[in-house]
Amino acid sequence: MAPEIASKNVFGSNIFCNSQTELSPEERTLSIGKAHDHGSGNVQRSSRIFDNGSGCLKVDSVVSDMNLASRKAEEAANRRIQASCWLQQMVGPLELPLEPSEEELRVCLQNGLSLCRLINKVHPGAVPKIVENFVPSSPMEGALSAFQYFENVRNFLVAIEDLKLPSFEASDLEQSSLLTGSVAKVVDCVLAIKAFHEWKQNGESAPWKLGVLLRSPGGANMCSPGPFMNGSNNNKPANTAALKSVNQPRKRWAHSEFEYSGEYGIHLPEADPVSVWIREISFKVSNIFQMQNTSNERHALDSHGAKNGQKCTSPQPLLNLVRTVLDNKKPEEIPKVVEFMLRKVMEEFERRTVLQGEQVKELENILENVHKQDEPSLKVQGPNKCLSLKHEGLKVLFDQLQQVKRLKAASESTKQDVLKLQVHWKEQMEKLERHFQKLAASAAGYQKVLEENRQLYNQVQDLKGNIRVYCRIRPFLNGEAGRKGTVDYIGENGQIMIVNPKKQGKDATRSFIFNKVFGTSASQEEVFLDTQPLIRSVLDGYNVCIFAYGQTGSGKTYTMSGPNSSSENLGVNYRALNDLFQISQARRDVFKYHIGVQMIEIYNEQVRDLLTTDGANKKLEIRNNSQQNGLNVPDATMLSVNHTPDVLEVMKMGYKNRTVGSTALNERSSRSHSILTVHVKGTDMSSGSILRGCLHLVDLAGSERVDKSEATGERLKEAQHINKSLSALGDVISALIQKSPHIPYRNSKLTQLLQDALGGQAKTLMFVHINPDLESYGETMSTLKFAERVASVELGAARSNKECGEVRDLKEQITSLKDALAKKDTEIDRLSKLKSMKASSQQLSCNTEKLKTKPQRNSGEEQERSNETNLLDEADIFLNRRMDCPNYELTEDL
Ligand SMILES: Nc1ncnc2c1ncn2[C@@H]1O[C@H](COP(=O)(O)OP(=O)(O)OP(=O)(O)O)[C@@H](O)[C@H]1O
Repeated sequence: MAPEIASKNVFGSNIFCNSQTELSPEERTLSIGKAHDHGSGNVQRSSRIFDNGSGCLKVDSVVSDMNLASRKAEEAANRRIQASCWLQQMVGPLELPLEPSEEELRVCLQNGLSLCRLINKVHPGAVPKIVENFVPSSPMEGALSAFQYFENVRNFLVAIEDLKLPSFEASDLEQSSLLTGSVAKVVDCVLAIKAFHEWKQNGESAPWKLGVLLRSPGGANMCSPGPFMNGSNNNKPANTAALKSVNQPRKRWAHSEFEYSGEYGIHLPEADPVSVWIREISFKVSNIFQMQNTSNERHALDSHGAKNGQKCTSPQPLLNLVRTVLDNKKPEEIPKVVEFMLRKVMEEFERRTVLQGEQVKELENILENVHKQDEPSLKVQGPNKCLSLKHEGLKVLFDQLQQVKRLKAASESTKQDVLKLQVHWKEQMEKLERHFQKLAASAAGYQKVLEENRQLYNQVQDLKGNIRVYCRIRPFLNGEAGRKGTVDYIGENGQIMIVNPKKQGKDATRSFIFNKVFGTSASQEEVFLDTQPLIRSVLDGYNVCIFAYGQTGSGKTYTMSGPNSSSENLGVNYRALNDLFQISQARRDVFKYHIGVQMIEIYNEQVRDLLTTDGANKKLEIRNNSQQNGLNVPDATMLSVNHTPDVLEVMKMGYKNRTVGSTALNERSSRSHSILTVHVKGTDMSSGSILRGCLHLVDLAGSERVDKSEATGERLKEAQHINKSLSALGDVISALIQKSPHIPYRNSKLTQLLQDALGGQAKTLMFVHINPDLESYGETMSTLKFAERVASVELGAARSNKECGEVRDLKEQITSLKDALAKKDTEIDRLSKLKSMKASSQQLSCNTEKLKTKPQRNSGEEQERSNETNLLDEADIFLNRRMDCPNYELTEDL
């Protein structure tokens, strides 16, 4: 047997703690043991509560004092009858027996309908809306109806509270209620309404005192005070003040008979020892709940939600309390104690539920606001610090979630953008690739076409003839009006007829044919038009030479340079270079051209640099161009030009330095040959190959006869040099025409200089100028004869393009006949040679025979003669054999 430990509780009562209950030291201190003596002296109750491990409370009590119980039951039954009767009077029959049991009354009132009707009858409008009865047809509807009943009961209780009448708990009407006598509170409530109704019917004259009014009109106490009702106004519990000070009641009844005893709204009768005892419990429970609440709130800071709060709630102190309370209680007191406790638990549960509901609602509102504003409100309304902190934590979490969401969305959108870009780039790259392929194909095609063009173009130029001769007739100048001219006729096919008025008949006219003849009215542009195709050849790597020939004052400088720099009067030089730049510019994607210019003159068989101020003193050598970068006058100044104006400047400088003098034929006659040479170096950008071409633009000195120019002294010397170089030019051209193996280039500086432009692949164009004046007839004839020589062969080729079909056929026949004749001549030559050889052979045979018939003088001589005979025989046989075979090339064998 474990020893009982006795101590004093807070009320001075002995505390007995049985060691068999296995309480902790803390529990032991809370255990209350109390010996009760209720006047009967025979009541000794010992009650123990312990946890059996399954969570169920076992109450082991000894029940005694049956008399007290029956008296109480009787009182309760009386009150039920009274309440039931009055209720039915007020709201109509309720199918209740005359003496309803607690259960019958509970079932009848369970749906709250009768109670709501009652209170509305007593105080109209107290319950604004009553949920009427209906029969549930399904479990769902059953649940609904239960909920609606609860609504009625709750509305009723609210109305009761508003009227400040004694209330009860909704759970008092529940079927599963374990609290014996819980309906008594309902009965008390109904009777209180009854008293209130009677007070109202009496005109509300007297002050509302429930205790008084609850008594029967005959002075009998019809409504004996229940366990929670204050039956006396005088007997207050000793510890009421202490309870008040601790629990700080929120409101106080105005009625003298009732005290509102704390925040849980318990109405306690003061004189009843049980009530006193319950007050003690209330005080302790309140403390414990208060402690629990504080603890829950603190724990809620660490974890979220009401769930954690519940987790933090340890049932142990409460269980200990229950054990302490029930220990040593009388059996009849137990139900009330249990009822009280359960009620407290339910109240606390409801309170927490409401609190949690509010918290959840508030959180939902916050989340909704946050969702709307995209930023959670930092100002959480409400006094609850825990809630505020929860909100802050939630806000941080929410912020992070939002950030993560935003980041995720941004990352997703970026990913999509990148993917789109990738697709776009891929498409673009493919497009570019296709484009490049096309371009490469086009470039290759273009190169090919360009090459073909170049070849075709140059073939056409070749067909036209490598040396072309154009004749230009100068118009009569001012002051020459009325003079007789020599030009009788100009044909479209390059024919020009010169007439000598001093002669008659057939000898009076002479006709010449050139590639083209420009009349006196031909413009500078027209003249250049036929020159233009040659310029392209320079850029294709050909050498081109354009020179002007003619007597002094016939218009050579006019054609080559132009009389002035007005655009329509610009000469071939300027136009040729202009074209050169334009074509090189058009080809810039394929070729890179570098263009340089030299300008020299040949004066008295000396080469002088015209692009330097001291050119007169500087004598230049002409060299083989293969030695010095393709330049045949490497020491002459070379100026790089990029635009046509550059060339104009260069030419201006050159002509300024040119040697001129006055002759009888021209006031300012060119006394030298001037040569403007344009060197073109083109680099093929695709292959890297280099083309070199050069364009000689030659303005020759006047070709007049020395006697005619009346030159003497220096002028005579100049004229002689000029004539010598021009005749050397004629000789070179003649040799070229005859395809002579030796071309006399070195006979003059002029031909030496123009060597690369007169032979090989060079294309040459000669402008022959004539003065139409009759006075110049002789010069004109000599000039045209020279030009005819130059153009003879090439003109033939050129003319064949212009000839009609018959002439061409005849010419072809003549050519074939000529060929046949040439063959015959060769054959005749061969036969005559053979004939002479045969005659020689016969002569040789006769001589041999003679030698054979002569007498032999000695053996040695005979031997010698025999050898000779053998040789002669062999020769004879050989010759005879050759005669039989005429195609044998005898001469070579011999
Ligand atoms: N086609 C033409 N139309 C108009 N005037 C011309 C033409 N050709 C030449 N002349 C004029 O005839 C004159 C002589 O011309 P230019 O000086 O060009 O002759 P040239 O052959 O160069 O003489 P030189 O050999 O003495 O230098 C100039 O006044 C020139 O303007």
